[in-house]
Amino acid sequence: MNWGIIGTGNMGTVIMNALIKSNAVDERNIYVNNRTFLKAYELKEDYPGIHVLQTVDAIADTCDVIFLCTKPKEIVSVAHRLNGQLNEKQLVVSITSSVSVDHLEQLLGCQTARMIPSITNRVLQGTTLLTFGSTITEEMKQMLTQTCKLFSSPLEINDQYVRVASDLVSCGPAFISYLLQSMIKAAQEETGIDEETATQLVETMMIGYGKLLDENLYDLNSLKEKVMVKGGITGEGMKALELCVPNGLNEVFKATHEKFYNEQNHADELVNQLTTKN
Ligand SMILES: NC(=O)C1=CN([C@@H]2O[C@H](COP(=O)(O)OP(=O)(O)OC[C@H]3O[C@@H](n4cnc5c(N)ncnc54)[C@H](O)[C@@H]3O)[C@@H](O)[C@H]2O)C=CC1
Ligand SMILES: O=C(O)[C@@H]1CCC=N1
Repeated sequence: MNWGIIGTGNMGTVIMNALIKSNAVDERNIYVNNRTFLKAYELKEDYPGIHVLQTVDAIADTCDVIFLCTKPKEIVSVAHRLNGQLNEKQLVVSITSSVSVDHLEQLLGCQTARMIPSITNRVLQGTTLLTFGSTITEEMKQMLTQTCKLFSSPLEINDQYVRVASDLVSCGPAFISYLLQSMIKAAQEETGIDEETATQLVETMMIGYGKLLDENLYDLNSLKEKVMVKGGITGEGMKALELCVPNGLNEVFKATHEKFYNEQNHADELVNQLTTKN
């Protein structure tokens, strides 16, 4: 089976790495294409077996499964470009929340899915969020799910919750980085500790934190309770934290959803334009 990746930016590269590193796919069965050819070609330094194709048409000719890993607007135009070149045995996968399987089905006569990845898939961890189109075969569904299982915990997600789930799974690492950087900055401001030391302390703490969860020693709540000795110092810090954090976080989800609805409307309009022209 041949696997195609159109767009070898951050996420295209993460997906390629995850497929190879997890032994889900042999690198000789991976075909990539990028608008800037050289950027895709550079990936051969690490993975000499992959094939770099000059056009998306060549990807359509060669691949059984094709991941569309460009920005949302370009996902729609690349899908439109592939129209007429794919058959019902092939699968095209959107990796972004705002381009749905319905959008792909309006543009393409092949099987469709959406698989929202996370940067955590790079280390064969984290979740992938799956949604399947109406014409996908049971066999293809199983194949994609089993493949995702090799580098993540796949979860089939209802459209209603796809954005909030992406916020947690895919935006999460960026949000957590920001929160930790804010913690480092506050520590510096309040005590004068140098940034390098504070950063090192936070990073090693996070690695250990992930391992505690990974080894199922604690869940979020029991971990918090375990550290917060009754009447102790953590509790005092926690009281201050409880005053400044909670409400602000609601705004995060309001903001991502507003942007999501805009992007989704934009994708609707673009798909309508492209399909009524034909
Ligand atoms: N960055 C992340 O953590 C996540 C990103 N996503 C989604 O992944 C998609 C890609 O995001 P990034 O990888 O961060 O963006 P990026 O900008 O790093 O990569 C996009 C790549 O697509 C290429 N490209 C653009 N138009 C093209 C075309 N017509 N043909 C071939 N290649 C083309 C660009 O040259 C670039 O290399 C977005 O839709 C984003 O919403 C989803 C989950 C997580
Ligand atoms: O839905 C999306 O496409 C964005 C990218 C990172 C998380 N969500």
